[in-house]
Amino acid sequence: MQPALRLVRTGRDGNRPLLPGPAPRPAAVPAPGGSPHRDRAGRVLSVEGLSLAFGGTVAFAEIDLAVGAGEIHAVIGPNGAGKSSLINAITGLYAPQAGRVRIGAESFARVPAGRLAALGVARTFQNLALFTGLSVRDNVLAGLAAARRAGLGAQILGLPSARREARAHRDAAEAVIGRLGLGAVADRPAGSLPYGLQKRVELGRALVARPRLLLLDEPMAGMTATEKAEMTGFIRAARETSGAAIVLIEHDIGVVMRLSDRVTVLDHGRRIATGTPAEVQADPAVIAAYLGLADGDADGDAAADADTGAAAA
Ligand SMILES: Nc1ncnc2c1ncn2[C@@H]1O[C@H](COP(=O)(O)OP(=O)(O)OP(=O)(O)O)[C@@H](O)[C@H]1O
Repeated sequence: MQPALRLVRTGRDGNRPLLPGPAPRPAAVPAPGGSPHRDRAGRVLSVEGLSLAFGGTVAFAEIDLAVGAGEIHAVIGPNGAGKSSLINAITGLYAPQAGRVRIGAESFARVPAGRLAALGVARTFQNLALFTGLSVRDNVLAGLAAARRAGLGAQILGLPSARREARAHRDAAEAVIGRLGLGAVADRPAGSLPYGLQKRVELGRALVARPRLLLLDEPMAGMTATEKAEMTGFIRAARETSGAAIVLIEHDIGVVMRLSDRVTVLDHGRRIATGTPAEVQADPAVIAAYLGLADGDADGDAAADADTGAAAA
């Protein structure tokens, strides 16, 4: 007899229903043409056949992923599925053994981490990676360090070009600080802020360079429901104002379903589904992965439960 299917648990966030009903989402911002940050098909990011193993441990294998300008694309999957490793490979921290990563018009076997800013890529990390002793403002400004053109000599001498650049960077940082509602804490050390605000500062540091591709590794981990709702709004606003392509790793499936245009699901390092949130939540392989069943065990009952969004406790 088939076990009763219970669509609960999404990972480390506890007994949250896996498949909440779909919520209306704003349409993706259409891709303007002619930018060197997109390929001819309008994709900002293409991952083709990417594989990575650590010794005998497969982090992920033969992953394909394409993300267009203005698209929010969630990558989900149970713990250890390979999500963070994939982002780390896309940003050049890890060297994949096979496959290619195409960012805009350029294709790489290993993405040059030192060129990320020039490629229009910014990211946040699963664990906070702020300069805790520096102010919020200086942390956000740090997101522009790679964009600095004026040499050290020009900065020390206070040449006009260096002063102009410093002013432009300060203005950009202030604008982001304002948009993220961080004005009241801009002079405070980042490490003194509550966790949810620190995650917001990290988003600000990534946004200030106006990336074409933004990779967010669990931006809402450890947040309260209110903080998650605020962060959801900030991510959506970032997409709408910048048209950036956003790759989002998130364990809260409710957030994923509300925020994403498309979803890719990994399980044990393999891509088992890609589609709209509605398509993915009805996919028997996805349901089976979250239930810990083998693919072959997923039957019509699972699909039927997914269709109705049933979440039997
Ligand atoms: N630096 C590393 N050295 C060795 N193994 C690693 C390393 N990074 C990841 N792995 C392994 O690769 C696999 C995928 O891990 P990864 O952290 O990418 O999964 P994840 O889906 O992001 O998990 P989580 O949701 O728990 O963050 C796991 O088996 C993990 O132990």
